[in-house]
Amino acid sequence: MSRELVFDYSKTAGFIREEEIVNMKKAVLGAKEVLTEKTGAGNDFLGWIDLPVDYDKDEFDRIKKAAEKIKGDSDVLLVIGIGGSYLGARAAIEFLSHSFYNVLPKGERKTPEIYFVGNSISSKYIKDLQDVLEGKDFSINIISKSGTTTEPAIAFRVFKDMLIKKYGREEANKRIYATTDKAKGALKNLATEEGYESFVVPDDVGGRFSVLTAVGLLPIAVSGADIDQLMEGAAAARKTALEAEYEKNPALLYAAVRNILLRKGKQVEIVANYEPSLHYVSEWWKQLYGESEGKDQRGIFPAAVDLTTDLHSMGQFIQDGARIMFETVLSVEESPAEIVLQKEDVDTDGMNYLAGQTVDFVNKSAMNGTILAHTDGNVPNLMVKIPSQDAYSLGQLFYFFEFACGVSGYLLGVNPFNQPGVESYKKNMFALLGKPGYEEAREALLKRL
Ligand SMILES: O=P(O)(O)OC[C@H]1O[C@](O)(CO)[C@@H](O)[C@@H]1O
Repeated sequence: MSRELVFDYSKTAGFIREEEIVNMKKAVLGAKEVLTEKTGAGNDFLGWIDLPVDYDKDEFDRIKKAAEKIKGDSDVLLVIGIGGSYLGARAAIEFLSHSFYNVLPKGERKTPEIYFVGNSISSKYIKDLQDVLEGKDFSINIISKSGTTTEPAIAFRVFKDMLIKKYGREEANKRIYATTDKAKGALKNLATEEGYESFVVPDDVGGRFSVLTAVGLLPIAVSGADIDQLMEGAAAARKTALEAEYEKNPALLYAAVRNILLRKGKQVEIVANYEPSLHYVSEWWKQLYGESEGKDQRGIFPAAVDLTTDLHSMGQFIQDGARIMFETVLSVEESPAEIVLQKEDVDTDGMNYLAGQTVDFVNKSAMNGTILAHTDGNVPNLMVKIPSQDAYSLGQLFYFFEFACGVSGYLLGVNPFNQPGVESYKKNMFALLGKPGYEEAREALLKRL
């Protein structure tokens, strides 16, 4: 079986004519050139393009060593970050690891449980996590490119305090790993003062494009996943994205098709997975496309569903509601597990007709049936075929989506690499929290509340 990721848009027939794909070629190749020649808006944030082949090998080795230390001295790793500072790692870990922490698959070495915090400001969540840590050895990976984001900073205060109380300052500092800017910012300063082991978020890589830097790689390595394979998969996808001709280039075709559909009024893209372990891949994708394209009153709204679960909740809308969406299915071609259904003596539930079939056969039949139902319901369907649930395939998937996102953003006419809209809520929050310098804004806001 081929190890290459496949993009299949054959189920858009009836919505898009092949001629329209051909007509987009010039614009797509133009957008690709703007991206790769670094001549467009946001061109100081394109370090991710060459990351899979041009990364800091010394730091890569340090990441592996730090991961081994954490595996050796910690039952739990807390990963503190928000947005691009946690979604990639969480997507990878859920995609690649066992679904549950309380079992150890045969022959596998126990790796630390990994919990994400700092991605909300929930007292209950923090308290519950403190309960989980009771009596356990733990380490912290605090990840913030800016070093000033409120949510992770709050969580870091709480859990750093817990770490210091448990181990004393000196040992606690050896259990804190800071992933941040190489030279500036509050977190970098603290790391230098306290002597935390530090890893770098490169200046030219924005948060949502940072999964293949230390941001993603350290937690992923701690989970036991193979980060060499991840990088190799990404390097393969990079080669295809840069070198394959338009007609055979998954990233370019995906960028073309979604922009054609947008111009036909399809303003929502729903990414659909059929594996619970892909839930956070969809979340990562949502940030990538939402922050990159949703600006200047433009963009495709990125949504996601977990199927078949959500067919029993959102299925009605997708099939029959306002015709504003297209669907992009993430399909894992080869399931890593095989469960065969058994025949029962008394066929009370009427399921004996499936005896001898695998659960994956049922899943794939549901997927194929749903795709046809949705296309019958005027929802164009795109498919990203992921060869298998391993690090190599995931590396390809990450890079494919990142490259397509850059091209798609330029096709749309926006700067795909900034996120000015995110600042608005921060300003209001700072004002309401009473942060110095925000007094005037605070007065104005209080009147409106
Ligand atoms: O790594 P940082 O600087 O804490 O930022 C985290 C996230 O917050 C954002 O800047 C939005 O506020 C995202 O773009 C980013 O991924």
